[in-house]
Amino acid sequence: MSTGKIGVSTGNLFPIIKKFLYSDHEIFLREIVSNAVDASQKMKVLASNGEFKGELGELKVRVKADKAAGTLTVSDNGIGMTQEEVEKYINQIAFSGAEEFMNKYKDNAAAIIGHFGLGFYSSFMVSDRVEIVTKSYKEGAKAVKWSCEGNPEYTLEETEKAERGTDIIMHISEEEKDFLEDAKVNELLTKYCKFLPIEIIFGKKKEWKDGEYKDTTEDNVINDTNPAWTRKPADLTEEDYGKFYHELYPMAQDPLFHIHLNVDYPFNLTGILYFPKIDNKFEIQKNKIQLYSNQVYVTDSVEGIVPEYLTLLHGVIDSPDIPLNVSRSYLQSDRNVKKISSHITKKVADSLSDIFTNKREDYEKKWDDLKIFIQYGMLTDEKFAERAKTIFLFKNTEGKYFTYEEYENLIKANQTDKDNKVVFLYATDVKEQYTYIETVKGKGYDVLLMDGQLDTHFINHLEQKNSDHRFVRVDSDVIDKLISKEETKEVSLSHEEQEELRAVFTSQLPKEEGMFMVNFEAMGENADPVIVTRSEFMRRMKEMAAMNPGMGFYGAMGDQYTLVVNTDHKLVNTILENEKKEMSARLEPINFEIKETEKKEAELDELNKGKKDEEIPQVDKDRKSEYHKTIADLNKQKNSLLEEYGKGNKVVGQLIDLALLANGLLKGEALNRFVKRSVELIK
Ligand SMILES: Nc1ncnc2c1ncn2[C@@H]1O[C@H](COP(=O)(O)OP(=O)(O)OP(=O)(O)O)[C@@H](O)[C@H]1O
Repeated sequence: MSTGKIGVSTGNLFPIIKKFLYSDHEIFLREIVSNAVDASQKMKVLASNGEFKGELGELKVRVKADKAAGTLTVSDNGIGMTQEEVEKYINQIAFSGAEEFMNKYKDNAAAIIGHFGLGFYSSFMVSDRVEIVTKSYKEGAKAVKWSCEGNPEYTLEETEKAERGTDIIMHISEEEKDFLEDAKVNELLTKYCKFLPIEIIFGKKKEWKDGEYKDTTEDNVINDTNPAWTRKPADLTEEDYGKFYHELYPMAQDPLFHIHLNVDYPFNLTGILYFPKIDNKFEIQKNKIQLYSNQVYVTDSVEGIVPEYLTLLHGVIDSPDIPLNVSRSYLQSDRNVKKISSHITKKVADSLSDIFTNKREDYEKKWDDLKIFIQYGMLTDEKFAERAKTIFLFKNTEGKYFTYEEYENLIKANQTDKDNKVVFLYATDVKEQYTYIETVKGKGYDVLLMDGQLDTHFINHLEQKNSDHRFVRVDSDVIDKLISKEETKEVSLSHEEQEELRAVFTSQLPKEEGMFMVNFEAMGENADPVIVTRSEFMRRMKEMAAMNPGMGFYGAMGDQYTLVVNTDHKLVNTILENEKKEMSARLEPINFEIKETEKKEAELDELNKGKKDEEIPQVDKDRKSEYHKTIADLNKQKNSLLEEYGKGNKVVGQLIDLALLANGLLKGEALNRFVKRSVELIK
């Protein structure tokens, strides 16, 4: 037996390992198991190149938790180590100038451990003592046992071991006892070792028998040693891809598409990405892309490694160039990792183009689910936007799909306005905006359906890219102004008549549904008498504010609508005429008095024309403000007369409610009132 000191000034090493890796101490199991896998694979290589001629046996790694003994053991029948090798690889930690190095990097122990073969020593994060019992494959090699208690002293002695290979026996410390629980070990192995290339066995498969789970005689194999991404695409069927997806995410729905990544230059990268089917809203996914390094699980927080929009995808990326055991920020700044990211973007866009070109029908079928990913990508990644431009699809209210270019060609002739802008009309809800859609269709226009979560943003994005394109929702204006082609017809009502009608209509607007303005348009005899519109700009601002807390100002504003009265419509003219008949006797004296007062005010102004404020006599100033007050009072009187009249006017009420109904704004009490009044009118 020999005793000695470990060949780095490891007085520094153990505390660093314990302290800096503490938050991630569970990775020790990954390190120890991967070493066992490496040793097994080396054995395979030696056998295949003829350096080893003996019995290879079954190369498997076994993990055992012994609660009574307090040990967790990882055994392999890989190449094992001779005494010299233990001295060399375990005792003299595999780099020179270690002490200096450790001092320099002591704040980033995780990076050192990954890079300089300290993987084995991570077992000391959870153990009071670690033993290695190992026997080399080399002929005549004697088995040795190494033992160390997490300080620089160790013992090394000859021992008995029947089989070739290595046992790593970890005496788990009191505070880490959790790692002796079957469930815990199973969880960790499943997380880190699920796709290692050598079988990992943990206990026996269990079966339900006589009211409890009992061990069978069959080994419980943790991993799939030959996962789909390591195989050639040509050897895989659609079903294989589907099966693998569910291996990764047992609860998820079938994905839309997969993309098999396979790069060997300028870096090594394999993997399979899936476009998942997202059911309801734009929810944050709990299933994430998993990152592997040579089939060893590294992490599933891939932010900064793959472009942001791809973090919504599912699947696996495996690259030996992705360093194990390093911090997030280290990964993000790593040059290899950056190259990987831009390559993935290119590959994803190319694959989508392929599917689009070769299987357009299938692509269209899946488009509704795919759309949000493409939009998100285009909104957040310039390069992707450029590549995806030709595969983005618009869907119209009839359910037909078009590329941007196809759609522009379809509508250009008919939907270009007088400023030479192509106007893309859209609806966000076919049922709710039915009347508006029908109206514009009646004019031969086409309507897009933009009912996606990101559509408002996306429309802004498209308009910024292309200043000759304008997007307008069908209910945002009267039809002639949605796409204005020539100067619109002047309204024939006088200013006074407009004021009077406005008061009559205002009297019956529902205060609770937001702010309403009343406007007049000459829309033609056959258009509806009254419609409700909502400004494109204001609506978009509010929608954006809802998604972006920084725009709280718009979010806090009430909804604003315009009630547009069609002055060409017969009913509207009848209302005006009736109003004049019934009201003019009462309005006449008020109007007369307003005119008289205005006249007096004008005379007074004439008198003081050209004078500076201080030269105007105080009496005149007082008189002027008195006139103002009188006019305001008279107008008030007039309006309340009109409103009183308007409120009693069932036709006005009915017209307004019909317009609100067509816009989906008639609800609750207002709807009830509408129904009652309709019945009355029928009677
Ligand atoms: N189960 C094992 N069988 C044979 N040799 C082993 C075994 N475990 C460790 N070794 C030897 O000990 C060396 C040091 O192991 P350690 O885990 O510290 O570093 P590494 O495996 O070289 O690097 P890393 O684990 O960071 O990838 C290994 O390179 C290997 O030579």
